[in-house]
Amino acid sequence: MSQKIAIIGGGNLGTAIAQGLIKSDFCNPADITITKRNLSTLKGELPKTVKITDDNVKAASDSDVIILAVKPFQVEGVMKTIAPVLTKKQVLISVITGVTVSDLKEMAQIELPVFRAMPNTAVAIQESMTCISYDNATDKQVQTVTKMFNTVGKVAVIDDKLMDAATVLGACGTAFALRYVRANIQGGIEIGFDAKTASLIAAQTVKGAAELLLSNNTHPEQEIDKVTTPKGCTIVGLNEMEHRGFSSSLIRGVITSYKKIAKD
Ligand SMILES: NC(=O)C1=CN([C@@H]2O[C@H](COP(=O)(O)OP(=O)(O)OC[C@H]3O[C@@H](n4cnc5c(N)ncnc54)[C@H](OP(=O)(O)O)[C@@H]3O)[C@@H](O)[C@H]2O)C=CC1
Ligand SMILES: O=C(O)[C@@H]1CCC=N1
Repeated sequence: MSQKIAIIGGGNLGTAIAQGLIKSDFCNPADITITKRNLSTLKGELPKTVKITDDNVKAASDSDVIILAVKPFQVEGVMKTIAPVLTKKQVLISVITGVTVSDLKEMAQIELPVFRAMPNTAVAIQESMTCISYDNATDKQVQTVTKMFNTVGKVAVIDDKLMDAATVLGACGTAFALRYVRANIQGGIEIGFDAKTASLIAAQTVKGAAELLLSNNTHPEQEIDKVTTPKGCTIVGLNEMEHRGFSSSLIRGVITSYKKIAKD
C-alpha cells in the first residue's frame, strides 16, 4: 500500500516536493496532504486530488511520512501542535534550514526516525540535488527516504554537521547559478540577441556545462581547458572576469550564506 505523505508548509519548496513526487510516480496525488494556514495563497500547479488543509494535526496523524517545510522560525510552533500525534511508526523529514536532527528529536518528544533532507526547487522537475542526514532509522527507512529523493534528482547521504553547507551549496546554489545565467542574458542582449533567444542560449549552455561534469565525472577546469583556445576569445573573457573578482565574489557569497545560517 502506498505511503501517505503530509507536507507541513505548502510554500515554494513544499509544493515543489509534491510536484516532483507526483511527476516521478513515487506516490499518488491522493496520498499527499499539503498544509498551510492561508489556503488561498497555495503556489504551483497541483492535481485536484492532492489534499490541501490548514489542519496540521490531522495531516500529521493521518500520514506515514511527515515532511516539515515551514520557515525555520515557524518549526517550534508547528512541532508543538503535531508532537502529541506522532508515533514511532512514522518517519519525520525536515527540509528546514538550520534545524538539526537533534533539535527535531527534542521537539518530537518520542524516538521516531528523523531525517533532514536538503533539496532545491529543481525538485519540481526531478532535477534536484538533495543531501540527506538522519538518526534512529532502520536501513529500510533510509532506503525509502533515499528512494523518495532519488526519484526527484540526485542524492548524497551526509553527516548532519554538513547540512548547513549542503543548504548553501545545494539549495541556495540554485539561485547563485540562476544569477550567473541572468548576467549572461544581460550580456547576450548587449551583444545583439533578443531576451528570449539570449535566455535559451544562456540556460542551455549552463545545463550542458553541468551535464559535462556529471557525465564525464571531470573537474570544471578540465572542461574549461577544452574551450579556451590559445589566444582565443574565451580566455580573454574569463581572465577579465577573474580580474574583476568573478570566482572570489562567488566564494564570498557562499561563505556569507553559510555564516547567515549559523547566525540565525
Ligand atoms: N525554497 C528553497 O529553495 C529551499 C527552502 N528550504 C527551506 O524550506 C523551508 C520552506 O522554504 P520556502 O518554501 O522557500 O518558504 P515559503 O515561505 O515559501 O513556505 C513556507 C510555507 O509554510 C507555510 N506555513 C507557515 N506556517 C505554517 C503553519 N503553522 N502551518 C502550516 N503551514 C505553515 C506558509 O504558508 P502560510 O503562511 O499560508 O501558512 C508557506 O507556504 C524553509 O525552512 C527553507 O529554509 C530548504 C531548501 C531549499
Ligand atoms: O534562502 C533560504 O533561506 C532557503 C534555504 C535555501 C534556499 N532557500
